[in-house]
Amino acid sequence: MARGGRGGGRGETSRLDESDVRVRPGRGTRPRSKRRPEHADAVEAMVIGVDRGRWTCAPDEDPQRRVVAMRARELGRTPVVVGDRVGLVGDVSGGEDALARIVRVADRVSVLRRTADDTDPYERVVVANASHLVVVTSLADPAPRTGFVDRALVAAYAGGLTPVLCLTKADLADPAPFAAQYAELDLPVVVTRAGVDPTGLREVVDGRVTALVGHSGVGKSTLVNQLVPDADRAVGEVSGVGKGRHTSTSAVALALPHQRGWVIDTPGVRSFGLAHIAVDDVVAAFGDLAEAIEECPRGCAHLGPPSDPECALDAEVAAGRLSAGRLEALRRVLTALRIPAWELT
Ligand SMILES: Nc1nc2c(ncn2[C@@H]2O[C@H](COP(=O)(O)OP(=O)(O)OP(=O)(O)O)[C@@H](O)[C@H]2O)c(=O)[nH]1
Ligand SMILES: [Zn+2]
Repeated sequence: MARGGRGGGRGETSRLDESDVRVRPGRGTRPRSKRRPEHADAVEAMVIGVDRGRWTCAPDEDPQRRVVAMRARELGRTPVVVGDRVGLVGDVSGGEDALARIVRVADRVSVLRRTADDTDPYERVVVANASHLVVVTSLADPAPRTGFVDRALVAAYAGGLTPVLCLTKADLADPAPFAAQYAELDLPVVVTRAGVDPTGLREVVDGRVTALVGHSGVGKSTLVNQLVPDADRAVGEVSGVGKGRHTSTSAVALALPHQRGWVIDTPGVRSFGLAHIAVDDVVAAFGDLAEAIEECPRGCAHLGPPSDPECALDAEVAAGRLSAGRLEALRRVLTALRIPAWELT
């Protein structure tokens, strides 16, 4: 089945989101409210945790405060996920039994989707509005997997997030060979090792909303604990809304010290929904190549010969405008769109 291609058009991105919240990948514009502000007095807030019909929100004017909310009927079926910018009315005091109502959700500037699982046939947006996606991979124990990284990169590029590769456990193996595979993609790479402060990662997350993904055992929790003092307590507060249950499968936003942004941990995200991603949306994330593929034949998957013999990206290499190594790296990532998730995860 042809995925993406020109017929699959970039304009479909918004329709493919399961909500009617419009998505404009890659644009850094301020989220605009989708609905006319009937509730002019609504408190602006960010969703930081979701648990069984209750959304924990951090109001902009006091991000330390926690307001638990339910969704207002008028929202219809609009999904509300961690990172969403919302308007709250009702009891926004944040008191023990206080319950506010979410009356609007702003347009999203980015979306991270996860793949459907056995109990849930739909792809879901798990994180909204993160500017960066840190893909955490250990260099050893467990061994790094290009398949996982490539799929995460595709999900980031298509969803409007800037990917960053974080290679952990550099005390166990040399990061250079694995990092070399991604060098041509201009992908920022940070390396961490046991017993050393993750300075590079601190710089990445500073002042931003950053999502972290990674397989079990790669050291993601170790990093989250270094970035967010008291992370365990914060996770418990946010994900155990009302009943004190610790939910280990949903995303939670954790405040960085001194109001220097948020990291969103995604314990349940092990694979990414790529099924509906248009290949051109991924290529478009590489600014220098978006124009070149205008010359490709309709339906070109940009993989080159033999499947796409007329791909214009080969002409770019021939003309000296694109390095062969960069094209090869891009094509390896694009190939992730053709491999089903279950073969990799
Ligand atoms: N050698 C070495 N071990 C590390 C490093 N970072 C984490 N570990 C160890 O790797 C194991 C897994 O680390 P976690 O931080 O729990 O990994 P995780 O990715 O959060 O895994 P889950 O909690 O299963 O999702 C633990 O035993 C850590 O002590 C590192 O830089 N070097
Ligand atoms: Zn092409």
